[in-house]
Amino acid sequence: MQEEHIAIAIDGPAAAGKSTVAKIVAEKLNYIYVDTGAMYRALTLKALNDGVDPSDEAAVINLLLETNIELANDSTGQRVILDGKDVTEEIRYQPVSANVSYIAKLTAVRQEMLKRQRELAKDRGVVMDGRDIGTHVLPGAQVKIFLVASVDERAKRRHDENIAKGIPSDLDQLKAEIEKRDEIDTNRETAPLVKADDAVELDTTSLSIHEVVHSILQEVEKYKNKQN
Ligand SMILES: Nc1ncnc2c1ncn2[C@@H]1O[C@H](COP(=O)(O)OP(=O)(O)OP(=O)(O)O)[C@@H](O)[C@H]1O
Ligand SMILES: Nc1ccn([C@@H]2O[C@H](COP(=O)(O)O)[C@@H](O)[C@H]2O)c(=O)n1
Repeated sequence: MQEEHIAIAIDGPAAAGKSTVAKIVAEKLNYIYVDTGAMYRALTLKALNDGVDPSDEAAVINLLLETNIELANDSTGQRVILDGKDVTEEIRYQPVSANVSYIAKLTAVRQEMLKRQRELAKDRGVVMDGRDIGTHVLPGAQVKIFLVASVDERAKRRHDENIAKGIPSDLDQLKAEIEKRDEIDTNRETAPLVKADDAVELDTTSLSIHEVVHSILQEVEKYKNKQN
């Protein structure tokens, strides 16, 4: 019998570890990995480069409709290609992080992103991470995880990551930026950051990456065993 390919939705606040574990889980299951935050970040980068006001919904949706965003998986992880140019590193820079949640709260933008994200997930095993995957993008996902960690731990992890990459980093500024993004993402009208009723919440504050991956794979096993 052919093995069932399922959808795994991983949501949660900024820097909770979603993309790190989503990538590993996808690799282990031989599924595709989709980082939906990267799509909002790519659009934000383009808006900033083109001088488009992130709160001008008509201008931003027009921009998105003429924008091609590709997520390409390779041995280094996921590359983000914006209109043919690799912007994987650039979309992580501070100005993008500081503006992305303003763009992501625009209803028209979310509707278009949802369409594109569902298309990416169609007919295949997928691990998708973001803020509204279990609630809106893939409400029928067979496994839903809501990852959380204390804001101090999340800021510290991101700070350590920056230092390791040689990126200048200020812990207090990072914490404030993470809190601000969480606040906008949680309080927006359209598809806010919230745990789906049927998601399993994992607090990773004192868990290792390996332990988080293990817990998610256990949820996948539980789902598969229920089917047999
Ligand atoms: N359980 C963990 N223990 C320790 N460090 C972790 C853990 N999970 C993730 N990290 C580290 O925390 C940092 C942030 O993780 P990651 O980028 O995966 O978060 P994210 O939720 O995808 O963030 P964002 O929402 O900003 O895209 C990375 O440096 C990652 O290696
Ligand atoms: N499904 C999603 C994913 C992301 N966002 C917005 O993008 C921002 C950046 O996402 P990261 O995962 O790279 O941190 C995030 O803060 C949200 O504003 C979203 O709205 N929905």
